[in-house]
Amino acid sequence: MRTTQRLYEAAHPIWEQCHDHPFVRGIGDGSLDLEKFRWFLLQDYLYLFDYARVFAYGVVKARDPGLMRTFSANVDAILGGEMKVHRAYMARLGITEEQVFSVQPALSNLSYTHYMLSCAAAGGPAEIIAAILSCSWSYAEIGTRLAAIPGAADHPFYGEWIRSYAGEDYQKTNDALVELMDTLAESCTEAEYQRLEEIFVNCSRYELGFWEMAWTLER
Ligand SMILES: Cc1ncc(CO)c(N)n1
Repeated sequence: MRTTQRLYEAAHPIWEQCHDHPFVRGIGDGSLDLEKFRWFLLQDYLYLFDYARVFAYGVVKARDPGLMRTFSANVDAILGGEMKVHRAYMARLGITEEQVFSVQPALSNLSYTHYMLSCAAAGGPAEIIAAILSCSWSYAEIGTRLAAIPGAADHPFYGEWIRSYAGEDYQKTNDALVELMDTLAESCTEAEYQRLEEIFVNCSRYELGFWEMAWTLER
């Protein structure tokens, strides 16, 4: 079985809870309270800086120049690509970048990013991709599932969010990360695999916690 298939199955029950979460459902049916989305957006913007830093660890740790370029391209894709969608929503909601930086990260957010950063600091490229993958992959799956709901991707406010994660650019970037995980784990021992699974499942738990943080407006 492919490594990523094993990882997927290990995290599957948690991912289903993410799909069923009222915040995610609310984006899908357009009923999500704007205040909750606003809080999510602020927290997620802060989150993405650290998420980019996790990839930056990969730039530092990669020994292979091709892999180094891949990590670097992902840093760029987050800072210049994914965050562009956030900045567009911030503009619609009248939020400046300065205002975001005056917001304190919720503990569920801070704990998540610091867990990823510590995995990246202690590990190598495989651990770094394991820490990144549940974020990237679960959003790719959420985007695809939400886009399949009739009318959801055309929603005047939440449609843009759905279209960006369901869109070809995001999906392709995620597919490449899934493939990279399989490549990096090709020759790992069972004990090394178990460490990757531990990271992947823990990050999935943090993902669920992030939706809950936004839903409850956790400060
Ligand atoms: C919390 C979180 N997880 C994953 C993604 C996808 O990159 C995101 N933007 N935010």
